[in-house]
Amino acid sequence: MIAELKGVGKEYQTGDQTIVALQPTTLQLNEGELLLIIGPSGSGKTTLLSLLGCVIYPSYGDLWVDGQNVNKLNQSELARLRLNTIGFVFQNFNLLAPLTAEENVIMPLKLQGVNSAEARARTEQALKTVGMTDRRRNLPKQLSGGQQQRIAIARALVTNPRLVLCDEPTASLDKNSVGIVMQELRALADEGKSVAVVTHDPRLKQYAHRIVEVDNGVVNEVNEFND
Ligand SMILES: Nc1ncnc2c1ncn2[C@@H]1O[C@H](COP(=O)(O)OP(=O)(O)OP(=O)(O)O)[C@@H](O)[C@H]1O
Repeated sequence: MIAELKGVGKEYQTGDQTIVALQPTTLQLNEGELLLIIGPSGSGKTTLLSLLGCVIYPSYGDLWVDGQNVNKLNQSELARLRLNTIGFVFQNFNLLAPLTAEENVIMPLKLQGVNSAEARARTEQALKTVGMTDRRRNLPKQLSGGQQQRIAIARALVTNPRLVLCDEPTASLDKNSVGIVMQELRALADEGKSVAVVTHDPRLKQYAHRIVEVDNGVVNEVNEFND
């Protein structure tokens, strides 16, 4: 198991209002599975993903990621946990525009202080995994949306994270690229990583090992894969 929520809830205070973003939730995320997180807008999907990503603290309950009790970590310990354990993939790729594809991919290894020969070898391998070796010297703007997302996946992978978290990774892609990107994410899960994907798109269900639906802050396992 890579992550576990035990009665975890999240509330936000805005002025005198309390917004319940996530009701008490108990959920496990295992190695070797792609978990799809679906549900309507504002239901709490991103909140759930942000908790798994150690980006926010639970309001209550216990959250464990990679064997560590997130509740007890301070901000810099959380940052280290994110850098070493988690890869993030976003809807808008979040690549750095002035850097080439390979410079974007190598960035997390530089942050980790990995020596440059090893960093170059691992970058090469990550680019190969996503089939983008031949475009390594291109700037993001010279790549299609699908290609940029594959570079973003390579960047998420290069640190060999146990957990890969994706927020609407296919939302700005055409149909063909959706398939390519999802097959890559599925392959990562099949190789033993945990992959969690937030989406509005019911077509992604075919790539999931497991699906949970978030509705009004309540998380439920979905056993029926068809609409
Ligand atoms: N920082 C915040 N401060 C106050 N309220 C917040 C904050 N972040 C999220 N919320 C509220 O928590 C609820 C859940 O939001 P969340 O972003 O998790 O939903 P979502 O399912 O990801 O939505 P979408 O699909 O539209 O991205 C919403 O009512 C939202 O307005």
